[in-house]
Amino acid sequence: MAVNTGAASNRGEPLEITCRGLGLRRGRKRVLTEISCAFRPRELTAVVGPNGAGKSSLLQCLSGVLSPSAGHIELNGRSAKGFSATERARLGAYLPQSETPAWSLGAADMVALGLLPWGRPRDREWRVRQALLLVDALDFAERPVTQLSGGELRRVQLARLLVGQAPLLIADEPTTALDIRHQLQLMQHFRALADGGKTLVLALHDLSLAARFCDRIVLMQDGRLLAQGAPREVFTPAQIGDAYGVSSEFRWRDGIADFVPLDLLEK
Ligand SMILES: Nc1ncnc2c1ncn2[C@@H]1O[C@H](COP(=O)(O)OP(=O)(O)OP(=O)(O)O)[C@@H](O)[C@H]1O
Repeated sequence: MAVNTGAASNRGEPLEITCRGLGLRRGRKRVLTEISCAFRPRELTAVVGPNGAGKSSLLQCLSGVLSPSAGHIELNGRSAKGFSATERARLGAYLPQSETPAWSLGAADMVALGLLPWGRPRDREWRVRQALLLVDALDFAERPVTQLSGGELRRVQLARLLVGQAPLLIADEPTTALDIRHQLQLMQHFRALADGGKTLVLALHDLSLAARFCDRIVLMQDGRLLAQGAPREVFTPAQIGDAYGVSSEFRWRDGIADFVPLDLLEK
């Protein structure tokens, strides 16, 4: 499938992103080893695993923030190296795990930064407003981001992720800092975006949310893929035990998953 990188024409065009034998070194440490997996249109994938497993590093490679030291990434079958930074930004939007605002930008202006890869669209104000509405942040649209609570700031950053037209959305711990209502609202919106044809990759620590909303789980440990597949295939007590060192149970009720960590396992 050809990738069309024209600003208007990539609106809604499906995007598959594939990692082949990906490796990454950071300083002296090898943080990703032999990662091979694909993230497809209409799929909501959760990348999960313990602290330091390499989730953020993988997402940074997918978004183009970091260049892998081994293997390669393809966008609809074409090497990611062949795309300019602007082309990649139009194809994939990325929300980092955390960022502290360096200056007191207004919330709406921060959201508008998500439209920069498309220049200055005529409907910019309407788009920014819609994105703020999606995350319940219209009330503080004009406030400086330095004066928002942690969860309010996160919602503004999420609006910046959602405001553009990229077919691929990559979000690192998007639900962290959100209250339960806004977590649910956001995950429902991500689900709807995937159902509408987008490709979504989320790093998540909440395994109940991951199991309930995501089609696919990528379970990482020590920079490697421990398992990938549907939630019920990946979230077995044995695999959770191997990855996290805890015994656990998943309770499913009407499609809603409830993950219960039970006890620490001997390492
Ligand atoms: N800038 C860096 N320089 C060197 N090593 C790094 C750097 N950033 C991360 N690492 C190391 O890379 C490994 C993977 O880190 P990464 O942030 O990808 O993990 P993670 O799975 O996202 O963890 P968490 O759940 O804690 O956010 C860790 O061992 C970490 O110490």
